[in-house]
Amino acid sequence: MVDYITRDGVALLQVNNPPVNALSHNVRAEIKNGLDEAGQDKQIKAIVISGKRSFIAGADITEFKSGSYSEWPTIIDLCDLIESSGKPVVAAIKGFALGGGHEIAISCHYRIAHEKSKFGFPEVDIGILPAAGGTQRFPRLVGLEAALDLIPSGRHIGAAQAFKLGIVDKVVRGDAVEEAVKFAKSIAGEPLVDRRTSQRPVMGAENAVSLRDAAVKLAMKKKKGMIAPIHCIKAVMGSLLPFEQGMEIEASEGFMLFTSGQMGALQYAFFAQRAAPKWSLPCGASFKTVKGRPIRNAAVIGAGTMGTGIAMAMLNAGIPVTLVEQDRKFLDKGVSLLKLLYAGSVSLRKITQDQCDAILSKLNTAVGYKSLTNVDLVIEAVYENMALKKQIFAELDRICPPETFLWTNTSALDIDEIASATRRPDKVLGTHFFVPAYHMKLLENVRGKLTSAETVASAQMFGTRIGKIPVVVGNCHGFVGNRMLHKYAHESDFLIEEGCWPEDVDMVAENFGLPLGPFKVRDLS
Ligand SMILES: C/C=C(\C)C(=O)SCCNC(=O)CCNC(=O)[C@H](O)C(C)(C)COP(=O)(O)OP(=O)(O)OC[C@H]1O[C@@H](n2cnc3c(N)ncnc32)[C@H](O)[C@@H]1OP(=O)(O)O
Repeated sequence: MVDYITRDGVALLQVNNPPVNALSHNVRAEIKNGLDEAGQDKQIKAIVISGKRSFIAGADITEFKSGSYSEWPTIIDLCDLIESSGKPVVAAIKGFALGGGHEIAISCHYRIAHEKSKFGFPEVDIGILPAAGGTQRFPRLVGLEAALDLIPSGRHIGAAQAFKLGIVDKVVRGDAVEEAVKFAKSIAGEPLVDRRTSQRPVMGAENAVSLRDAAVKLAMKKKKGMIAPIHCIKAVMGSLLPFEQGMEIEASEGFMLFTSGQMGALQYAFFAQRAAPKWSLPCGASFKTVKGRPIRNAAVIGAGTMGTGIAMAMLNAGIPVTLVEQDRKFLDKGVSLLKLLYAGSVSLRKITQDQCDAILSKLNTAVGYKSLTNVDLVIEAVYENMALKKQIFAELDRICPPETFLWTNTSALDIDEIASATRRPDKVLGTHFFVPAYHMKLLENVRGKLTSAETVASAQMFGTRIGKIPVVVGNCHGFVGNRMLHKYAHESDFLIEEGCWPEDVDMVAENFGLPLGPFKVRDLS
């Protein structure tokens, strides 16, 4: 789990715990053993900590439930051991240094990072805080303002920004481990006193109150309904006290989160999101046995809200799309909407004008279906009318090559009945996107009675490629998402009957953490 390699007076501790080098109990124990061995060996003058493929993605999240997260040596113990080492410890970072991995890195005396490496404290998104001294060491390294930005937001940053903020000492293009070993040799024997992060003062302390108030305001806007960001901010503010007292504040703020229902729910969601794309069918086929066909180009039928949203999701992933309508007027309206949305992204600086132009160069338009003779996939996204959908599918079946997938965006209609209008029911599947389709992560891939495993595999692969969390569901009225939403919508309607205003209901739902209240969602549909 941790390889111990010696190189010309340098001990290299290389973490090898796939898939992400999480700091499971065994890994922590072996890092500690390595540090002890290197400390005792008179030949060793410096230590490098690295990861085999990537650095370290943090604590092993499964251990929060099992309890072994707090077994000795904890990540706190390791950070203290590293920082207090009499021999210099250098972190060689490639890939991810996240959460506890980031905390280990900032406890080292020096950090050498590959230019593509990523840094962050994603704990907030799993309902906790960087509880291994991260809320205390990080502000001492980068200042209060940057710590109050990065810890409550959970945002990842790249190596260039990490260098600017003072997180890393050197960014390299080549092998970060080789560079770190070379560097470690060069600084062996130098004094370490100003390299111990916990001993530094916090920059920006004079503006503490205004920085804290701004951070709280931003967290309440960006992470509505979440309790962790506020506890993160309180813990970071504790860094203005002496280190040991700050650590106590971190522990007490952390305790409230570690015992909260939100932590359990967010960590459940973390693993559920990763489990969802892994499908299996009653016949035994699964993501392990059946490969999907990649989608090289696609067409979307219908240029309304759903059709344009789906087209955008594909264009954003670099898939060339033909947007199809029966009437030039509707097509032009859809294209204008799409261009307006991209112009909005440019003005919000989410993409550059050049990126916008490159994306839009992959958009084609057509009136009628005649040109669809060379597409891998058609997604029909007209309004919910069975007769119309069947008519469209019969026509597509005549025009498109036999291997073209024909998928329907529907929130409730019977996939088998739609498939019956074609001679290729094995290639028909329901894709239930949620509004706005270019943004919402969930994609229900609805399997009909005759949908083939290859079609399911392709739809799941396609969903992941366009940045969705694809879930295979069965063909029944409302599938899974709308069955749940149905109850929620009913309760919202009852509240209106009882005298509440729609905006009040929306406000309560949004304060709870939903991005949009139920009535705003309906306004969009
Ligand atoms: C106190 C708290 C402290 C000190 C902490 O450190 S809390 C943990 C902080 N770190 C994180 O929250 C990182 C979580 N992981 C990720 O963000 C991503 O996995 C990644 C960016 C590191 C890599 O992304 P990607 O390549 O897309 O891979 P997956 O997300 O699909 O993950 C692959 C499998 O690894 C499992 N995983 C990931 N991180 C952890 C973890 N920290 N602990 C345990 N397991 C982890 C993930 O569930 C996937 O498992 P499978 O689905 O393949 O079984």
